[in-house]
Amino acid sequence: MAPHQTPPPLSGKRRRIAMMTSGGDSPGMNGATRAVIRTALERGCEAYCVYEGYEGLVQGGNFIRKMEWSDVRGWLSEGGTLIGTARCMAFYERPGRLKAARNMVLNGIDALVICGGDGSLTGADKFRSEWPSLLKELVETKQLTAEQVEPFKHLNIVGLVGSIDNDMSGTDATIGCFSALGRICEMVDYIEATASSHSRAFVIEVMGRHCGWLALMAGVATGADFIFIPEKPRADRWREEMCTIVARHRQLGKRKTIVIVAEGAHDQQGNKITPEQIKNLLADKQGLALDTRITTLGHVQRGGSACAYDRYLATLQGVEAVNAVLDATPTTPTPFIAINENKITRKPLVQAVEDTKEVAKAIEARDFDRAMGLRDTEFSDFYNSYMTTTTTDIDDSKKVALEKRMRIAIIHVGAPAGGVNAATRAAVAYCLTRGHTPIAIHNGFAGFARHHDDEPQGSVRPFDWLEVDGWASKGGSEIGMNREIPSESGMDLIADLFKLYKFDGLFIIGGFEAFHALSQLRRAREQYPSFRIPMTLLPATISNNVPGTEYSIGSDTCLNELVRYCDTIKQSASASRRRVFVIETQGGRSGYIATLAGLSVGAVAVYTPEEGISISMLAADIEHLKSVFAHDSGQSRAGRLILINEKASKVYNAKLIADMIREEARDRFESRDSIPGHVQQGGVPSPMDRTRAVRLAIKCIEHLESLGQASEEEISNNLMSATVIGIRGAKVVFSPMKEVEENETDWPNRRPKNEFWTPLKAVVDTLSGRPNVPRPESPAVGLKAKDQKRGLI
Ligand SMILES: Nc1ncnc2c1ncn2[C@@H]1O[C@H](COP(=O)(O)OP(=O)(O)OP(=O)(O)O)[C@@H](O)[C@H]1O
Ligand SMILES: O=P(O)(O)OC[C@H]1O[C@](O)(CO)[C@@H](O)[C@@H]1O
Ligand SMILES: [Mg+2]
Repeated sequence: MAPHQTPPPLSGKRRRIAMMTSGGDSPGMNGATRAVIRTALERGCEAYCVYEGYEGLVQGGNFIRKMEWSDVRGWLSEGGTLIGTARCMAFYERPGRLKAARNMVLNGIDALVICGGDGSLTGADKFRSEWPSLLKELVETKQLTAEQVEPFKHLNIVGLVGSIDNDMSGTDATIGCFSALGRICEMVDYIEATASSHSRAFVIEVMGRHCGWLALMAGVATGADFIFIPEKPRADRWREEMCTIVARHRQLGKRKTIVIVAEGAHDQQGNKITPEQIKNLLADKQGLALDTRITTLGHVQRGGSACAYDRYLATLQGVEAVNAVLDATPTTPTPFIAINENKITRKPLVQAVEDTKEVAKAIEARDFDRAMGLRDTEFSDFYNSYMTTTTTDIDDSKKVALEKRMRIAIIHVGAPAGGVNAATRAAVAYCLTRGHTPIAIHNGFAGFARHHDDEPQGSVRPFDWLEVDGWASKGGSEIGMNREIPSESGMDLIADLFKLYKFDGLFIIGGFEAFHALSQLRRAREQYPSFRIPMTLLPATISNNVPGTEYSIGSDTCLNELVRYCDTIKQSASASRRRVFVIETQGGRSGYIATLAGLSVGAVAVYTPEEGISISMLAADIEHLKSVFAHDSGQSRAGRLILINEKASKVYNAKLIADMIREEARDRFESRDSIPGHVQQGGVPSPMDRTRAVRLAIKCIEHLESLGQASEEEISNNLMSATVIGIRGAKVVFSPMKEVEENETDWPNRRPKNEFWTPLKAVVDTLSGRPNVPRPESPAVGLKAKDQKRGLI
């Protein structure tokens, strides 16, 4: 008999929420489980886990277990799913679902959060639609009584999309897909080195069943020569098409050829395209005659611990799933939790399941345009971005008329951030495809002002595509960047140089200084006609503090570096058992990376410049740590981390706080400080930064192009002629600099006035069990000298 055979009456009883993972495991599922369990407990519910997916639900008994707060400690950094998963044949059939329904009632589970892929959520939807009839049958067949089922009349299910495939309609990302993409890109980056050395071709097969997201995004992120995805099978002439593109790339001087093929790839007739076929074609002695190898990545793609994004996505969606359970009324449609761009939303599960099925049907019916259309807008955007960057210089029909061709200057301003080179590569590719001339300004405004006419090589020169083509995965800034802004270089000189080099458009990539630079150029238009050209900024900084966007490229790479660093430190803290680490993060006067890293590693507290630090806050946190260690006699392996942003306080820094903790701990536990420093700028950029860089950069150049024919006067009068591109909520938007500068910028603190992530701080606190500590009365404003010098305050 199962341990919880008597169903508790609902009235006056605590809600019982159960969490389950199903289908292929995916990195981040443990983060979702941790968030669901802890949020449920925090909201006064009882928390359960169903082990081994639907199999556990069908079998019941010990597969359904009560969970406590400490049961999920340390789970954020674990790969796979610790509560097990399965592909369950029984659940496909009604008798299996009948058993599952009986077990739910017998265990008193009144809400179920299911984390799985399209299959699992299709199963969940079926279960939901059958629920009344399942209960009826259980009563009719006397497996349960009418009284027993009465409190469970409304099945409360919430879906969380967890799968590496990213195969569910209605959400941009599934929990796990970016971790798997990270693994793929890492492997492709490795393969590229050996491919280049031997001048070989590699055909790399990636997972993704019926969905080409992984293959497409890997193509975008690595700059692969050719990809095959199920949603957009190549034309019948795919053999010729591939050979033309590969041959062209080889002619340009490329020493490596990378072809990425999704496991579900097929041609337009539905015939499977295999890695062997592709290899044979590339190796054909009568054709390209390339020395070719096949690499099938396999399950390495699903393994390992989750990337930062999957951890905080899983966490925030887990919290939202419990909120959705508790908000549900008998008439609420069964939801699943989605993310669109940067916004977490509840959406009807039925619709998403329908749309997902439609994609499969469209592919089967060979209606590929429809299949592409049914995937999210991001998907086709990425497909177009990919095509733009791989067919550069091949298709003359995409070029604009001669008189519309522009000289577009590209400059990097600020500190290095992951994705800056990928953005530049994409912008250059787009320019070349359209017949424009992309011009690099090396070493920012400093290089421009002082070295433009150096001999033998000045700082202003057209890009060389062969060189740029290799930048997709490169960290740092290949054209060089620094923090100098035009006023520091000399506005007259910069204006003269704009005229001298006849720029028709300016694309700036960088962080807050880049934002400041663009603001200065825009305001100087009145005085200098050469600035009356379209200009746009792609925010790129690890600090994610650029107004006009919720996401700057580079911030994801930084978070991944921080998460890796914290995991390593946490391991040390766990091994020594009773130790707290205080880790100082970068981020300028924005607590974004500290907070998001805190969310991703389960920090016990995060100190930010926005909130500041006070003595009473520290005292309360130290008291809390004392009580945690008093109740934990070494059996828990999880180390404790506190994250502090470098500018959270002028007085309390990581070392001082660690010393204070050590002093107060009176040898009952220890503490250390640790500063990752510039490691946070990242080595190899993350796939999210690389792919978003590509997509956003292309949009930026399209935007400049759309204003290419405008007169000086029109430019001066058009607010959209100086813009910042950004992700805001569920949308990618260009915002007029004038408005962002004037209304949305906290200039003295070099960050947006309203930071979208502010509420997430409370989630870090809740999930780590931090008590309600006293908050500082007003945050410190920080060092002002530099801003005063720059005339900001
Ligand atoms: N149409 C369905 N009806 C009932 N149950 C289903 C259905 N589809 C899937 N399931 C259940 O969900 C389980 C997982 O489904 P599936 O193997 O398709 O993986 P998934 O959830 O799509 O995850 P992934 O694709 O990431 O591996 C199945 O083994 C089955 O128990
Ligand atoms: O792990 P299994 O059961 O072999 O399944 C492999 C499949 O699972 C996934 O990893 C996730 O659905 C697919 O990409 C792949 O086709
Ligand atoms: Mg699936």
